[in-house]
Amino acid sequence: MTRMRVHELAKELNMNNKDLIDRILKLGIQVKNHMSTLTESTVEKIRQQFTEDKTETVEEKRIGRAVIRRRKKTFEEEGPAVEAVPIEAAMAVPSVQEEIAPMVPAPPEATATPVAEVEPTQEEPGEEAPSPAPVHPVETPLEKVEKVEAVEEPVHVEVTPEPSIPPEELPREISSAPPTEEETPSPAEVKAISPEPEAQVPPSEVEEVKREASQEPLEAEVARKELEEQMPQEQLEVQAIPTPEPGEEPAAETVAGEVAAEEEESKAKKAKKRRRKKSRKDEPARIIKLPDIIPPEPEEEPELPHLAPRLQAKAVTEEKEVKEAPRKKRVKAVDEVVKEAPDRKRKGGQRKEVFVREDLYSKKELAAQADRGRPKDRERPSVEEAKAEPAVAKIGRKKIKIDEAITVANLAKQMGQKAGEVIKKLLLLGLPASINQALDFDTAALVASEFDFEVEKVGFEEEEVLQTQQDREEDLVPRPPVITVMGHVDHGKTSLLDAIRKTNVISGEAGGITQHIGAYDVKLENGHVVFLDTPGHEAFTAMRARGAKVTDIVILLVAADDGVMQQTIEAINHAKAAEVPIIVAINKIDKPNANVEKTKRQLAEQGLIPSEWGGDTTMVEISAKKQIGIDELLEMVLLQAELLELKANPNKPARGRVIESKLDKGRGPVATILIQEGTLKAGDIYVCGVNSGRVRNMFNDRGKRLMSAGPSMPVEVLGFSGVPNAGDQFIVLTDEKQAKLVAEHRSLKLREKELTRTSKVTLESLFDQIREGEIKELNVILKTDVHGSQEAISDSLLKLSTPEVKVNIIHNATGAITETDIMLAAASNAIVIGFNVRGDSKVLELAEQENVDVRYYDIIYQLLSDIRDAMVGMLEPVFQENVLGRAEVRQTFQVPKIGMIAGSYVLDGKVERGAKVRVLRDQVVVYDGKIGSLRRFKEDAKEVKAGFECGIGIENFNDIKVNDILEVYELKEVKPTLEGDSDKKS
Ligand SMILES: Nc1nc2c(ncn2[C@@H]2O[C@H](COP(=O)(O)OP(=O)(O)OP(=O)(O)O)[C@@H](O)[C@H]2O)c(=O)[nH]1
Repeated sequence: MTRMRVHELAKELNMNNKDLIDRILKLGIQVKNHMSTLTESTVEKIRQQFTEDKTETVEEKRIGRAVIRRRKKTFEEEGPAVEAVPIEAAMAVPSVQEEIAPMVPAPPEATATPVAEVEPTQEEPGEEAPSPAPVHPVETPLEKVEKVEAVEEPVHVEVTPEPSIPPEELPREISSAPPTEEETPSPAEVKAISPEPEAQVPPSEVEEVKREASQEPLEAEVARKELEEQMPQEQLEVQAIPTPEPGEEPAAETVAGEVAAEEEESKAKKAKKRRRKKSRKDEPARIIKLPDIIPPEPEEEPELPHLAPRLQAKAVTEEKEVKEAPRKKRVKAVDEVVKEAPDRKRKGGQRKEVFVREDLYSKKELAAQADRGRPKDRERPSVEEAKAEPAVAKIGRKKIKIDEAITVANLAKQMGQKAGEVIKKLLLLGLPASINQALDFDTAALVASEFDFEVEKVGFEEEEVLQTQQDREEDLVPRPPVITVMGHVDHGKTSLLDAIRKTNVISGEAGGITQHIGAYDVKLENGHVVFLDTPGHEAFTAMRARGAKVTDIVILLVAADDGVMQQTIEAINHAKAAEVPIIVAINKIDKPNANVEKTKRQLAEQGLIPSEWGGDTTMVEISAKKQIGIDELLEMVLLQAELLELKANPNKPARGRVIESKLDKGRGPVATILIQEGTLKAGDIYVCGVNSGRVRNMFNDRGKRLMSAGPSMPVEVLGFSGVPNAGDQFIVLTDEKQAKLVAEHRSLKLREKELTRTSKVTLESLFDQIREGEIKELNVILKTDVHGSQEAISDSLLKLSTPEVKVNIIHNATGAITETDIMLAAASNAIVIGFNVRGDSKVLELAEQENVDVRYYDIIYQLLSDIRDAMVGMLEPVFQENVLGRAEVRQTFQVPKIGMIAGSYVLDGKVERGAKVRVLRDQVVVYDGKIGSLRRFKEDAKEVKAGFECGIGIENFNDIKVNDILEVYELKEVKPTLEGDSDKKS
């Protein structure tokens, strides 16, 4: 066995002594200096080690500005002889060198003495050096260190950038990719940070590696950011190279290729994880639609504080309806709601009004709703069943107050319904009605119940308020007779009244008669006589038509020179119809051509037989002009009054009738009242027609202010709320409120009545109503641009009024035509006149809908002309009779199944089949009808002219007798004209 010294081996290995000594020491072989001897085995070991080390290539790669990574070292030359290593040292610090030491042949000669001291224990010359330590096949302590470091650098791993391009393409400086096979840190490299600083890696290198470890993330971060800026995210992610994940065991001991492959694989997996994580992190947050969260049903209904109770109720109900599907039991929903409500109340502890559907909908609507969800074959609940349903609180159920009558429009308004709905309900009830038609209480109640309204009758019995006690006989005292003078025109009515006033006014009365109030109180020696200065029998009848029977005695004035005339006869008939006694005054007896006897005969022909002729009619011959017979006439009047026993009770509140009325510019509404019973006092409260008031002032016919007035006294009364109508009853009441109530009640009734009358008609049908004899009125709503034209047009329109047609301006204002105007016109059957004003499209639409005639004008003349024409259209058509001919009945024939046929001879004119015929028997019309058949020689003829014989059959008349005259005539309609036309023309 050859021994070698250290310097010899150094020389052999081409190293300096110091380096060799260091390496030998690293191999665990103790040498002291270059002179130490090495045994042959030690030398061999060192040589082998150095040979292996020669093959390692130390690669330094700069992977950062301050980071250098060394990968492998390769010893090119043979290492120096390995010194003997003490066993203890070898055992204590196992190393790679130690592991491979057994394989290193011992140097031929061991030199170092101290080593020699050790050597005998370690190896014997000629013997193979024993393996100092068992070689761990998988893991070495150094590997453990590396693993620990890897674990302890999670940040490094975590932040390792994932370049989207292959690392080899990246600049080295920014490549943070895990090292390739060559770059993969070897255990030796990791050793640099091992806990043994005395190892081969100097402290400076260790620091460098540490810096590398700490700086790499920064570098990687920079690189990552640069790459992200350069490349799309997807590409970045796809090309990302996996980096090792902490906790995973790197296969360091395996063959480099396998290790690298495994590392690649594991890194790929880890990168994939990170990619997922990163992609989650970098991706914009996606909006994920979560499943609908059904909130738990609240224990109580939410409050709806801002809703009106009705709406709130509806909302609650509707919500409930939604919850209560299916709707098979919809009808029961009402009850369910009601039943559940108390529970909820308890839960919430809150008070709440619960409106059920029944409160909000009509029964029919509820039923209709119920039907929708009910099978058709299922029978509806009967009325009894419906009634049997548990009663629910009718909260909010409204009451409407109805008088004796109410119009459809008013009813709808009170119920908050559309008029059309009410009309529809009426139709369903079989009661067709228009919007302005008045309904009686029962009908109104029926319809209102359809809308779930209760109806209350608020109308009071007027009679109860106005009732008066029957007068006792002892309370009655004689009262003056009330006289009406009638007669033909110009027969002397005015003259007679003047004569009576002049001759019978108690002399000395100041002023005499200064004021014409339509009635005269004439004081006679034997009493009073009241004369009514009425325009004629028309006014008399009109008064009577209003129920005003005020006249006790009629003085029929007949001019002796003129005799009985047409109006005389009419007056007689009117007086007879009124059952008023007549005193005849034959006037103008002073005239030379006066023929009293003839006049009496004519009167007798009219049924007024003079008393001197045995009749019961008092006839007085007078001359109003000459004041002849006036006293006698008045005496006869008083005598007649006595016979009539005219009495009244003066000791009670007054009652009377309006004789005439007017609106005085200075004094307001003024009326002449004829007191019929009781005594009227100043300050009395009264109701008169639709007006009420208090007697502010009272005057007699001479203009004298009165404090009281008894029965039959005509007085002029001031203090009316409005102008009353002639014939209105005047009733004094003790309570002003009652007076007003009665007036309002009457006003309402009058309005309803008028609306009822006019509601059925359009402008066309209005004419038919006029023909039926109703009062003719043309209601006008006048809208003008300025007040001046309003007055002018209004006055002109009123002047168009005639006895036939009265113009009634129901509304008169300035400004545009509004929808309200249209509705008023629709309710009152009025036409709307716009003078220089218009209505907008809505107004016109409504007018068309309501069939209201709206007329626009800008010339007053044109306006008046049109209205005049409209009024003419409203006049009754005048039919002029045109006699076609006359035939005399010469023979009669009874024809079976046809009736009596008159064999006639046409005297004059012609007889036409189908024409009107009047049967005259002794100049008396016995029948008025129509010719049903006309034959000549057994053949039907259309007409037969004078001089020919023919057979005439009269429809529905068989009582034809020989010598009857058949007057054949026709009626031709003449265009109506207004009364004033003829006067103006003449
Ligand atoms: N000779 C004479 N003339 C009389 C007499 N009474 C009236 N007249 C005249 O008859 C005319 C008509 O008399 P009125 O008193 O106006 O007759 P009236 O009925 O009031 O006439 P109307 O108001 O038009 O209805 C007048 O010219 C009177 O002068 C009379 O007794 N003798």
